[in-house]
Amino acid sequence: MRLVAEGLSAKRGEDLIFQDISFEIAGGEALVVKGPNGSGKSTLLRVLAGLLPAESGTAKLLAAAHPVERVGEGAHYLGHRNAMKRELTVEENLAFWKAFFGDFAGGQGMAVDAAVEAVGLGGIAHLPFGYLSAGQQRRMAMAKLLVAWRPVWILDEPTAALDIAAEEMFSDLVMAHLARGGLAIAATHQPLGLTGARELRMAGFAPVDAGSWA
Ligand SMILES: Nc1ncnc2c1ncn2[C@@H]1O[C@H](COP(=O)(O)OP(=O)(O)OP(=O)(O)O)[C@@H](O)[C@H]1O
Repeated sequence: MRLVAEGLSAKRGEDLIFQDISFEIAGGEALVVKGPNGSGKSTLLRVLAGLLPAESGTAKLLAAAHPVERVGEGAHYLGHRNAMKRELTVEENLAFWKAFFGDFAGGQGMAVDAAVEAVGLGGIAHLPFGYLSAGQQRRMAMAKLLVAWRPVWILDEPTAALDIAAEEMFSDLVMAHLARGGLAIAATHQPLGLTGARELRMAGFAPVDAGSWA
């Protein structure tokens, strides 16, 4: 499986935020998107996830087993917000997402209780999501990635509000995802501990070509 982005440009409002971004990553690989505040990292991730239209260019998911897909079809997007209902329990939230997403071809999501254990929060899944601390809420949002299989994980500042143990836990989860043949694209200011990850450096309004990512 490969994710191929070619000549991506995007606007916010009337402003062109970036142009000519091209990259390619394969199953088992991670791409870390770096750059100063406002350089367009979140915008790029939202374009890849299909949440914002690209001004030009394409991003495709190519797999031998099935036809070309829009990246968003095969992706989980973890944004700045956790996308959980505060009044529902953790279990109810995760069960909703599991049923809503279903599994993408080629994999199977974890059971809700296994996902809760995997993020180290067994024992509090009966609580309303709104009762959890900020870091616990973020961990639960990560469990959302586990309950339904998506080959691509698109992660925007995934470790904000996490303690060091949770950062390590998350890096292990991403590495396990890559080991299953998944792909990950993460925008972050913090080191994520993703051994061997490639880097895309956003410079604000400037073309980014193959020479700028490694
Ligand atoms: N809805 C919008 N309308 C107009 N401009 C916007 C909108 N949303 C974001 N922008 C602008 O787009 C630019 C890129 O924002 P973006 O959130 O992608 O940056 P970022 O690199 O993720 O920043 P940070 O590191 O602070 O999270 C910024 O200059 C921002 O002000």
